[in-house]
Amino acid sequence: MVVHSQSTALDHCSLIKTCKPTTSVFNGIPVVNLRDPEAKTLIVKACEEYGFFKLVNHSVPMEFTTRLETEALKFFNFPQSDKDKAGPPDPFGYGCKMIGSNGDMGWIEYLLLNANPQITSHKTHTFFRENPENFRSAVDDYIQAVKRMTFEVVELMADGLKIEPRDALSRPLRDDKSDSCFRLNHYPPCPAFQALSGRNLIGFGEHTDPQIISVLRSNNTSGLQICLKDKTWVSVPPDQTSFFINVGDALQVMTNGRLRSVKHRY
Ligand SMILES: C=C1C[C@]23C[C@@]1(O)CC[C@H]2[C@@]12CC[C@H](O)[C@@](C)(C(=O)O1)[C@H]2[C@@H]3C(=O)O
Ligand SMILES: O=C(O)CCC(=O)C(=O)O
Ligand SMILES: [Fe+2]
Repeated sequence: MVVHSQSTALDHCSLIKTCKPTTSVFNGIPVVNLRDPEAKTLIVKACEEYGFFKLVNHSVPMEFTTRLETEALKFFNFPQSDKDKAGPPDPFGYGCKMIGSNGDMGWIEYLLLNANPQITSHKTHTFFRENPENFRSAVDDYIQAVKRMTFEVVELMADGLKIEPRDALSRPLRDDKSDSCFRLNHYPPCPAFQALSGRNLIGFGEHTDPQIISVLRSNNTSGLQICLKDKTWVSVPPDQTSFFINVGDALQVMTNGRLRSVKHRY
């Protein structure tokens, strides 16, 4: 009986990819202090080599991040039928296991929303109408603070690359019509699978982000992996007080390939 119930759980995720739990922890992720006078040079160096770096001493109050995490967990703890009311994703809204429109599957549930109040999809609008006001204010405060920090990072990049004017790269982000988005990812634990197979489930399969830049923040759980230039996958040590910045495809193109859009997965 016990074996039967476990194998049913495995059948359920037969289309979800797995990986060996042997990826090595990488301690060489560049760390940039946003207040360091050398920040612009260090950011460019990190983005050329890895397309990825950890940002410390940033301006986003921890209180915003904690409040957002609390509200997000409340949402993900709702009964499935309630969460499904915010789906299926179009691409905005609540999604579970199916990621994007090309059939990718992962051990994940997520909420994708517009980050720009001027460009709000029907799904984002409905979501906020039907969910507690606390959630909306936590999301708004967080987005506002992270955007401000991101503009600064991208302008430092332009300085470091000697691109003029210094808002040449950040202008599309600052634009009132910017289509920037905000994503909450939740990776539910699945210890039974791990115990039975000896493998790790892939939450969000390997991809590059199509945007200019992505700002990641996670709790103290490891899982994020990046692909180095030599094609090896390494695990990023978590740090819940910092942000991880990754270069997206658009920024790689805007810099003629000088900055590297990093392949990553979770
Ligand atoms: C599997 C996928 C989901 C995604 C499109 C993609 O094919 C690869 C990139 C994914 C991503 C990551 C950043 C954003 O959250 C997103 C909306 C985007 O533009 O690219 C998602 C896409 C998605 O969830 O639809
Ligand atoms: O959840 C993460 O840390 C990574 C997710 C990711 O790559 C994405 O949302 O594009
Ligand atoms: Fe990504």
